[in-house]
Amino acid sequence: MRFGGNTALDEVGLTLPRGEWTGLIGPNGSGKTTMLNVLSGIYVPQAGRTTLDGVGIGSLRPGPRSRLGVVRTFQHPQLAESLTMWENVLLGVDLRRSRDRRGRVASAEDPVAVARKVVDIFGFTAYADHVPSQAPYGVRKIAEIARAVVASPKVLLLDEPAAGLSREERRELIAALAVIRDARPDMAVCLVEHDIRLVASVCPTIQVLNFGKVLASGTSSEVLKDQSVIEAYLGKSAARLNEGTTT
Ligand SMILES: Nc1ncnc2c1ncn2[C@@H]1O[C@H](COP(=O)(O)OP(=O)(O)OP(=O)(O)O)[C@@H](O)[C@H]1O
Repeated sequence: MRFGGNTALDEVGLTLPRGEWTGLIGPNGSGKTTMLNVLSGIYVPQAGRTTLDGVGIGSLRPGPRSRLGVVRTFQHPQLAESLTMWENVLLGVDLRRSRDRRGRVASAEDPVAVARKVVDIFGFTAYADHVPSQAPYGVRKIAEIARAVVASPKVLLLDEPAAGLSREERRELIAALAVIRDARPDMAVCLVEHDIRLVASVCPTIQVLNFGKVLASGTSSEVLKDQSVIEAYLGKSAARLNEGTTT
């Protein structure tokens, strides 16, 4: 993926296996958001292939991709400002229903009931009837993640979900993501995040980008101890981090 003379992604391969949570980390400007934009169809790369279940989806725009099950969140939450938080979450239900209709499958579970549960898991029931502008930033971010989850994606792309969250909100986010991970064993997730503790706690595998290239990939414990990753990105926080890494 090039922008003029700047190659933002250079021969980067990323596989997101069904049921696996993959952390995508790296310094500012290393190409993480660009990768999510390519996967979700916002950017069209000059070369390369994007496939879902082995079928090329590179020519599809973001809308059709989301209806196939590739759903994302943004660094800054993109909610419909005139709808309440609950109505925003229901947009995820609509997306799920349109997928169920395309696949001609009858959902075993009522998607609205699932949405209620997800709102409860993410803990913003108190703001459900508020419009986004009446809710704290952290709640808006979490509501966007909830909306994506209730769409029941095959592939969920999360762009810096913890950025702008308080320490307490981060703790709640990690707990909610762990619940979702157990409840959706088939979902592939790509988590872009600078909070490495969060990444290590929910992602068994990590890929590291640096200057638009893959610097390292493997299990979280391998990658977080990798000397090139420590030098390029983790720095002094690596020692503290590795003390707490169990994966
Ligand atoms: N629309 C764009 N036009 C021009 N250059 C862009 C565009 N989007 C990204 N880039 C460039 O691509 C490179 C990668 O940017 P990207 O936002 O993907 O990095 P990142 O790893 O997500 O960084 P951060 O951690 O700060 O969010 C940077 O050099 C950036 O300036």
